[in-house]
Amino acid sequence: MKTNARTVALDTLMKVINQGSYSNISLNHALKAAKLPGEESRLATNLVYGTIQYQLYLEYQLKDLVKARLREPYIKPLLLMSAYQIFFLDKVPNRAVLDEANKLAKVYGRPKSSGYRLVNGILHSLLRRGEVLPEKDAPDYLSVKCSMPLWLSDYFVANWGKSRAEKIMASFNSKAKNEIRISALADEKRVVRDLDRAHFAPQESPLASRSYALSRGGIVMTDFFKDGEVTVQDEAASLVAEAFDFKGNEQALDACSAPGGKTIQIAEQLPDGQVTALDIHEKKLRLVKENAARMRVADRVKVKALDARKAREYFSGQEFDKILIDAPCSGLGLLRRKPEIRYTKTAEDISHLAEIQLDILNEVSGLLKKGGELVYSTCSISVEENEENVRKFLAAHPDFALKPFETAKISAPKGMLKILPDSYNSDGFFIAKFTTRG
Ligand SMILES: C[S@@+](CC[C@H](N)C(=O)[O-])C[C@H]1O[C@@H](n2cnc3c(N)ncnc32)[C@H](O)[C@@H]1O
Repeated sequence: MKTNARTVALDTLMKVINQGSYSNISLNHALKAAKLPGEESRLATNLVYGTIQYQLYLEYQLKDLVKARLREPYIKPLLLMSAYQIFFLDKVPNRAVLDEANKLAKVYGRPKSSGYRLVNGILHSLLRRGEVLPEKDAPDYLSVKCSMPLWLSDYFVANWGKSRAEKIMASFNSKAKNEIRISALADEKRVVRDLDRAHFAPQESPLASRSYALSRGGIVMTDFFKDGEVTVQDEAASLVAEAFDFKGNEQALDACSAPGGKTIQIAEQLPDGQVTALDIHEKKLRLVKENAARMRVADRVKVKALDARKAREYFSGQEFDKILIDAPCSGLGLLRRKPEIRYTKTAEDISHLAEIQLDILNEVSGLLKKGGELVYSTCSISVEENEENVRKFLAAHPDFALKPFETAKISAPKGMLKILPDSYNSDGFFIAKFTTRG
């Protein structure tokens, strides 16, 4: 069988579902090796992300129909991928889903295996029976409908009420935008015009400056990206650096910097300053350097491998005018781009990460000059990692206060901003800005 969208998707899903590999890394490897044409590559991506996003829902659809143990490793991923197409891909006729599943089962099955009959039988039964859901008032109704583990759907409901929680979860199940940011060193109007000519149809972000949604992927293969005119960054992530008021000559610290998206953005604002980029993982700093070089700001970026919780052992005192702590977090705002997070993260992970974040905040804040600006951000929408940490930090540091901020398109009059994914169809993000009192 020739390599195609479905073989690439099935290979990737087998790795993610059976071996716990990361979907984005496995899919990128498989797509690179397969060199599929654009449409096939988009279908493979849709099959992988859609199947993982809806895995819990799809397992619920299949559970009463799977009577035997699924011994061969391809069967479960193939059933899920086929069920995803049946329920969510209107453009693929059910007949084609069955035919393709049959072909794949014959290729991926062991010699003389009758697995393809099992797959065929289950998918026929699924088509006959259709969708099943728990009763509307059952505790797991939203969990199954939105394909979120019960603890997580309960968490969203507890924080935002049933109706908003359902919107948030639906938004996490929608397709992520192809979002880019145009470098502050490039001529925005000219780049937008050229992107348009190259059929990327850029749509301006309602949230962040110089951010645009493109109508198709593939920007990283172009000269726009290679020459550092654009970088790939979600609009909510782009907003973080906009919370600072830069003069251009400051010393900045990016305490958790890799792979460097926000380091670069800060460096773009500092023609006469410098940004020191820390990360606990020395290896990841290579990415910061590469990205800084590609985006033409290498001379404004200095990297240092360091655990930010020990920052004061390395730096002598209040050295920095601007500090960013884009903390390691649960990634609860990124469920759209990293769909498997919902099944792997736990409530305990959130509490544990919140403690690390607070330790970093407590330590690194000691490096801020009087009157300087400290921005704390996470790509999580949990309360513990965000508002709760802000409250604990302020209680322990009466010399700090939240500082209202205004970006080109958004204002945060109380100094805190939480972007929920359904508001702008972006990633979920939290931003808090502090300064010292007096
Ligand atoms: C959310 S990511 C940062 C993303 C980055 N700011 C960007 O915009 O590209 C968090 C980073 O913090 C790093 N990290 C985790 N624990 C750390 C610690 N104790 N000190 C410094 N960096 C840490 C991780 O390795 C990871 O690269």
